Amino acid sequence: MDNPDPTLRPEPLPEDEPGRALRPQALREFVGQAEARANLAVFIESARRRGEAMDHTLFHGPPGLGKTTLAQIMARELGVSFKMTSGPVLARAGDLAAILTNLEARDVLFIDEIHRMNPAVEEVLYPAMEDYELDLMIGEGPAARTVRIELQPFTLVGATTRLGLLTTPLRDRFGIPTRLHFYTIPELDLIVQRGARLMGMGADPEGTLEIARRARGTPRIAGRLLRRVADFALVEGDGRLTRAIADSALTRLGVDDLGLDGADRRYLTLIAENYGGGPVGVETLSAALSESRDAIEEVIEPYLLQQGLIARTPRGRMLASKGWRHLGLDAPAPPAQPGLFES
Ligand SMILES: Nc1ncnc2c1ncn2[C@@H]1O[C@H](COP(=O)(O)OP(=O)(O)OP(=O)(O)O)[C@@H](O)[C@H]1O
Ligand SMILES: [Mg+2]
Repeated sequence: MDNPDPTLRPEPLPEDEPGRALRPQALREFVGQAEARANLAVFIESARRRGEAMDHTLFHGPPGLGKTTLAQIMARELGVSFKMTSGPVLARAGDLAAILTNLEARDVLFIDEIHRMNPAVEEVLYPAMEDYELDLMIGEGPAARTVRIELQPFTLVGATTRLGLLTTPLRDRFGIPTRLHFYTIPELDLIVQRGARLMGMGADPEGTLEIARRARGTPRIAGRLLRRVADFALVEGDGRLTRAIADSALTRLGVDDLGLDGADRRYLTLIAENYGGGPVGVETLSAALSESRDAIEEVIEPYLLQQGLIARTPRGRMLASKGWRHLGLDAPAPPAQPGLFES
């Protein structure tokens, strides 16, 4: 099985760090997600005027759409400190208790991958979120007792790629649930233009548009493709981002006209060629592609669904007619249904 180029996947890579300068620092620099942005602006301003901690906020949506970025912006605009951890890192209740007791009034605590928190840790979070209180067990056996500790009022910001995996009690404790959507091409174009400007690179409008069109609706991918195209522009062109350079670089990187990469195309081809277009279960696809079920559901499928290339049915995944067309194949004729129109 060929190894997909990690550049093209929406998950974070170490090399994204140099691109940190590209991360928007303020709400007004943040392009796209207009609805979420407008609401957050109101909630931030209101919390500032009241001098209170902002309500707990949950960001959910596919990787690379700006969940972490928005959490950092919230802290900055609220004028408070930003503390960051993640679900899998918090192994024991004590780990979370230590973080919570160190928060100052109105701080933002960001928990990434909050759906992967251990249930014992999650229990600690409930009273902390609701009443800013911590119930700690001291000692063991008959001598064990609970001590209640008052916490400073704080804002929990959770991020998850899998809303469905959050327990209901946890989900219900977020006053501001916010869903992030894939970006439109004009929004991604603005993000690429801004990136090129920050990199000091001259760019034709057709050049930035070409990257935007093929960025899979995802700013993280747009940023990465821009850096790769910049490499080609420098070495094989005159350093300027033109449509021709963008097109040839992206094609060489295996990014097709719709922005799909090798992993996306293998997924579509498998359903078409081995399962006659489906329906086929996700476990079967996972085994055949040697991809984890999580990667398929969190990373590959959301964009293919949004583009209308596949459909999810109760019996499994099916290739939609746009999916067949994209592969350059004919959809099989629908099975004849005798008797359907007889009276
Ligand atoms: N609206 C935006 N404008 C410009 N750049 C953006 C925007 N949103 C995200 N980015 C850039 O995309 C990259 C990914 O954003 P971020 O890390 O916030 O995504 P995420 O949703 O937290 O992803 P994950 O689910 O993998 O944690 C960052 O480098 C950030 O600078
Ligand atoms: Mg993140």
